[in-house]
Amino acid sequence: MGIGDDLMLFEETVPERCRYRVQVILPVEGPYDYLAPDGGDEGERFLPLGQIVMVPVGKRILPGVIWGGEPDTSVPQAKLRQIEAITDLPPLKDELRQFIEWVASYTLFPRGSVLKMVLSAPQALESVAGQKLYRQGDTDTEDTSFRITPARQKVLDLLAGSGGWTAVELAREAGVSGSVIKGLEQAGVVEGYLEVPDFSFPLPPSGIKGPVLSEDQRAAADDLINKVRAGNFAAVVLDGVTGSGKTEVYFEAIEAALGEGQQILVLLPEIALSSQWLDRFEQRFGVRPAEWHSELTPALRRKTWRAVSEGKAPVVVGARSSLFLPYEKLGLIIVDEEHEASFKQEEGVCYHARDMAVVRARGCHCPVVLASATPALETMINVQNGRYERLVLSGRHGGAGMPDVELVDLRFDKPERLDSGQGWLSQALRGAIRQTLEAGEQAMLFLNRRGYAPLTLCRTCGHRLQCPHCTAWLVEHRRFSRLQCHHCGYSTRLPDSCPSCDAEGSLVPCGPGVERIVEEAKKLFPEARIGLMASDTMTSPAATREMIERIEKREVNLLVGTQVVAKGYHFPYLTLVGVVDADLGLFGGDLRAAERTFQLLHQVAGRAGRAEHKGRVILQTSDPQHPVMQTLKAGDRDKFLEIEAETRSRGGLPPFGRLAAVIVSGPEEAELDNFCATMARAIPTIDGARILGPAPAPLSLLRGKFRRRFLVMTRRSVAPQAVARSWLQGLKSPSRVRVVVDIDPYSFL
Ligand SMILES: Nc1ncnc2c1ncn2[C@@H]1O[C@H](COP(=O)(O)OP(=O)(O)OP(=O)(O)O)[C@@H](O)[C@H]1O
Ligand SMILES: [Zn+2]
Repeated sequence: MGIGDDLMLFEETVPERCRYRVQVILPVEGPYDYLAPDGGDEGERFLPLGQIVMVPVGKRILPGVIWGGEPDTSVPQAKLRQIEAITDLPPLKDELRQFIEWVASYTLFPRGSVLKMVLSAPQALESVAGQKLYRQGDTDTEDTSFRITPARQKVLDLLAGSGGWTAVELAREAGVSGSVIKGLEQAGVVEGYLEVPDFSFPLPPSGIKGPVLSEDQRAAADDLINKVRAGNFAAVVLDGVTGSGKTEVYFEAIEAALGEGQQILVLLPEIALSSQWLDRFEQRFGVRPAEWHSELTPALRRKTWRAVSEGKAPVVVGARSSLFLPYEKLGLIIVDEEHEASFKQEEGVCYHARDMAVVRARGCHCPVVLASATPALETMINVQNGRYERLVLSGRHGGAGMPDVELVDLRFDKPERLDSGQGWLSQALRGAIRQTLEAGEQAMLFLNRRGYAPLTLCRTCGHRLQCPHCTAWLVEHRRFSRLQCHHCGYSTRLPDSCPSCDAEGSLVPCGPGVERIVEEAKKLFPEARIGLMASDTMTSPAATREMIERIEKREVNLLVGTQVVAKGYHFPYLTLVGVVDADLGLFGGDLRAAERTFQLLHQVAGRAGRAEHKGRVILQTSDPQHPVMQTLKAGDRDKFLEIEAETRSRGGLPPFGRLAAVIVSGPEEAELDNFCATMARAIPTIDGARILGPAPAPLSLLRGKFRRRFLVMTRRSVAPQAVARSWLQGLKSPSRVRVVVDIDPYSFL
């Protein structure tokens, strides 16, 4: 009997158990109070802040984290539930808990939802059971009845060769039953032991040298290395034209951080498409980094999460979600292509990974590098006002020049019709492709539209084929003979007759997608070796890798692609880039339409002439006077940024003012509009803020839900969070209506 039990006899009360505040991974603000777990014989165990535990919530057992704050002691102990289990993981660090709180209060999402992004590998939370393996034991057994049979001898022979077998493997290889192994173990001649799996990624060997850097590359690298060693927060924009060696420069910073024993996070847009980057990393550092993205197997997710939390994953390369991993000692964050819109998450918690990377770096007291050839206007304004530093790489490495950019005015150089259908390539572009192929070089045609045709309409009645669940045309994918909705994934066979007027054979495709450009190119250049790259043809990292290899080996000499080809690829023989429709991104109500078009086209253009051969870029446009086209032609990025800054500052748009989008959706249009009217009546008057709406969203029907939008616009000095909070706080939406706040929205659909 312990002392505690003695006391109980006298007092006849249950001793007061320790109480803990536990933040669970539900969409709640939390935390909730729980009692310390039953300690058994060992007594109660003290649980530190950040400890990951399992707790009962309703009928479920969910992961949670010991959070700060005082438990509510007025609640009687009998009413509280117990912590169910304690995981064997290291506690979440203060830095990460503060980051979670910061993100929650900035995005207005509940803390539990943000925590859920951190505990995103449920497998990793299970305790690690070792695996039982067998090796040779003591050959002098004390068991006198023990005899070596032929079956037993086979097992012993195998183990004499090497240990480390599982029972199943051993029995199979020796051709014996499991009881033979058990008998040997009982006699002690075979020894069983537990092996805990090794959750770690290799540390790059030190001393592998990168290329000799040019003068300005060296200066930039040294600056970053000093910052890494100093171990202070700094936000640095690494600004250099495509092919200037930004990657080589930040590799040097990674090497320095490794030398300091720190972990490094590299955020890449669309990680699954970055096989070339991973190969390059391996060439430079001798090992592969840990990857983090949605396509990892559960086993690899578990291994990676554990390794990161134990400091055994030196370099992590990932999509935006890797920002929420529990690093043990994060010493450097790189955000490559920092201007990319795909860093903005719009499902679940809405956050911008680039901006949150800066916040996380501040919490970790480490530098964050934002690399881009076309930094976002937001980023450049942060440089101007001194919040970010800027390092510049002025020219392409090895003296390769920037490509010449020519504009083709589609109103005058109209693409000719081919024998069997429309054409999309102008005479000028056709001529340039021919020349390039004849010179033994490679050409690329860029069109940011998947599929064959973006719209199918009936020649007889004008009916357009639309998605039944969304405000969107169905896109024809001829390779699969199907029509697809690019918003909800709805897919159907191409009908033989018009669903509206029944006319047979009257449906015609309108406009081009990449598949249609491939068709035209095949007719024009029958001898060309054409390759197609779009997100739906690159279905796996392996498929991407294979295509990249075919291009590198020049098995492909005419590449047709969507924006997936724009990303970071380096093809030395690619000298011509043709943009089929340069105006495509300029339409729609997106405040960043011009900026995005500029960035994308600049990036695509940057694929041309990266080695010794001069590059040439042809932009087909119907609006050659547009500032985007003019500044691209002049190669004057800063001029573009200047014009763009002026336009936005006049409209009070970001980064000169701030925005929050409020999207209200529901299955019933009348109920939705009713609630939107209630919301509109509740709009408060706040100095420096305006709330516009409700307006039907451009995608007013999405996945069967109706959608309306409000827009909160504030002066720079007013936080849209506070405005949205004070407006929405008292409003209770009907159960089927959802209200989502998107701070700093990037999509206006
Ligand atoms: N100092 C150097 N010595 C040798 N090769 C170099 C050097 N700097 C850059 N390179 C090579 O030049 C090419 C372009 O460099 P890198 O990819 O680092 O540029 P980048 O600025 O990151 O390009 P992008 O913006 O297009 O991704 C690469 O093949 C790289 O290996
Ligand atoms: Zn749809």
